[in-house]
Amino acid sequence: MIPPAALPAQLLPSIPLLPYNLLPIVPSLSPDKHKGQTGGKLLTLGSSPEYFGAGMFAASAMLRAGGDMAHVLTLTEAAGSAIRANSKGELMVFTPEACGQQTCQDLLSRMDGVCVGPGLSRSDEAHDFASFCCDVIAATPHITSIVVDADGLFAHPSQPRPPLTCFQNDPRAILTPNIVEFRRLTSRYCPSPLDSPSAPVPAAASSLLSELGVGAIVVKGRTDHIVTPTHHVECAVNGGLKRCGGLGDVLAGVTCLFATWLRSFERGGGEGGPQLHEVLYAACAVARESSRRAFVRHGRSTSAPHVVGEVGGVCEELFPPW
Ligand SMILES: NC(=O)C1=CN([C@@H]2O[C@H](COP(=O)(O)OP(=O)(O)OC[C@H]3O[C@@H](n4cnc5c(N)ncnc54)[C@H](OP(=O)(O)O)[C@@H]3O)[C@@H](O)[C@H]2O)[C@@H](O)CC1
Ligand SMILES: Nc1ncnc2c1ncn2[C@@H]1O[C@H](COP(=O)(O)OP(=O)(O)OP(=O)(O)O)[C@@H](O)[C@H]1O
Repeated sequence: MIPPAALPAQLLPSIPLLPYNLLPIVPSLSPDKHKGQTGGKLLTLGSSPEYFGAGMFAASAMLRAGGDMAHVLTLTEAAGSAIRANSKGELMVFTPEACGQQTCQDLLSRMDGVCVGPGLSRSDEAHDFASFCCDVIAATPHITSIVVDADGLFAHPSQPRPPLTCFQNDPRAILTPNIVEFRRLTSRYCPSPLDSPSAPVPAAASSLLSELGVGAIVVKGRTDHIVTPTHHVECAVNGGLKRCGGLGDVLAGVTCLFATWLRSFERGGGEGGPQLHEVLYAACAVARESSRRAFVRHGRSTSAPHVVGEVGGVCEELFPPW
């Protein structure tokens, strides 16, 4: 643990962490509600034997930030078994191998929010399965938010129908690319000169947003750029100094949860709540503050599970449980 007095400015907590009021959309906790009714039913579609951790981190982050039920849907039993063995039973894990395609389809149609892509891999088999699931997701109005991240964003010209195309012109979709994924997407979908690697991120992200017709794009990096059809905001809250793998998965999970809360509030007729860009800013701020706290505690040994472990404490301070 780095003693507080020794922290350099770039590791101090950002105060306030949130310039926006998220409380109107945070579900109230009550003994009258049953499971799924407070934090929501969430699912991550992804993970593969090589990258099983990614889907697990996203799903765990959903749960730690306040979700009620977090599922992982993954193609192979090899990945599913690895997640079951490593998640202390807090995640519900489904695979078509173990439970059949129909059960997977039924499961998807009961979700409130889904995150597509962490650890999915780019194999043809994984993408075929993801495309089948994304068709179900796209056709299920009950699902209010769809985060597309990592390999869910991969759209090679040789692929006839990458998963992302299921969500074109779907305002529920929120893309969370890292800078490499973002440049790949702009070079495929944006008109030049915005497809150039040196094009400014906000302008290129706005162009990508309208080309794809999605609800928002969050471009991650030293500064996160959040772009919706009406707003562009930047989140530069201090994070940790170690860029271990899995931090983007944490952000994807928290983003999916907060966007689901916003949509549930709006569908319930709520008024005076935050706007989408403010909710996405909150997700970035929570992910970055969690990585800062993990780094202050663990320094160079910080890894993604440490960051997941901080998410609950950060959210508890922002949204007290009563
Ligand atoms: N524990 C797990 O299971 C985890 C699994 N994960 C899963 O791994 C899968 C592949 O993801 P990926 O990002 O490594 O692959 P891809 O986009 O091909 O990158 C290729 C090359 O681009 C660069 N590069 C990458 N990111 C960059 C950045 N932010 N800023 C700058 N450069 C960057 C870098 O190039 P290099 O530095 O090596 O030259 C990299 O080698 C995906 O499913 C993901 O979810 C992760 O979630 C982590 C935890
Ligand atoms: N220089 C930085 N300073 C602070 N936070 C950062 C920095 N770069 C990235 N982040 C944060 O780290 C998280 C992951 O961003 P990154 O660009 O590494 O995504 P990723 O490559 O998709 O991650 P993953 O390893 O999960 O695949 C985001 O929350 C982002 O805000």
